[in-house]
Amino acid sequence: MGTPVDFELPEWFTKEKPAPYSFIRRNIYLTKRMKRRLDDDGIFCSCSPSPGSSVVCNKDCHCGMLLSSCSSGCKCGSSCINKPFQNRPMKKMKLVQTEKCGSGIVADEDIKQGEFVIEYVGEVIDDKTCEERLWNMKHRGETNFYLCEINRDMVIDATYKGNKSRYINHSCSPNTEMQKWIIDGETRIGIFATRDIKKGEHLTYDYHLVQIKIVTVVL
Ligand SMILES: C[S@@+](CC[C@H](N)C(=O)[O-])C[C@H]1O[C@@H](n2cnc3c(N)ncnc32)[C@H](O)[C@@H]1O
Repeated sequence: MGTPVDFELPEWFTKEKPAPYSFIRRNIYLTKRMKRRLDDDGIFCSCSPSPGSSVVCNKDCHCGMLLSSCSSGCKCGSSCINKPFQNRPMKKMKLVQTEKCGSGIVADEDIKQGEFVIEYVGEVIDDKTCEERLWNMKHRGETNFYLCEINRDMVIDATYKGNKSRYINHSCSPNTEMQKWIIDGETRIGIFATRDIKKGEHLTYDYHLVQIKIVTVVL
């Protein structure tokens, strides 16, 4: 045995500060990217600019109804508003410490029902990697999980890389929801407001908890 050495745990560990992660704007694929060809989906709208209206592809756009972003195969042109991930900026939001759920997110501006709030981004991993990561996290005694399933073999993991969406907590009466959108053949997850949200309100969505056993606090 050598001489004992003094060491200090990093501040984020001792002071319940959020664990470090790298900020990313778009998903990073650690698994094979499943991109469908535009022709395969066959989701195109027949919207076209109408005189007197500055926007195209409002509520009756077929692509929007099918949670598919308009693509180059549509004829709607540059004033199309059915491109939530590409054209609409994410909402202003702030990271805060909550009393019982660790970190959380509050809106830093008013948000209207139906508006795009933020994209859930992270590393896209397959089921096997997800299982390995979960196993390691369990061994490290971690309690915060940042996983979101895209399909049976694809999970977005925002543990090490992500954006502020990773801090949005669970609630059974949430004010946002996750929606799976097809953007140019790629499945991406957006968080949208399910009601009007006032500046300062906590943002939450329903995790639909099935397998991950966590003690949830009623928000
Ligand atoms: C996506 S993270 C949300 C951010 C997290 N609170 C943090 O401090 O980084 C999900 C984790 O937050 C915690 N969490 C989220 N909502 C919760 C709730 N309603 N009650 C208790 N814990 C919650 C759980 O530990 C969960 O695994």
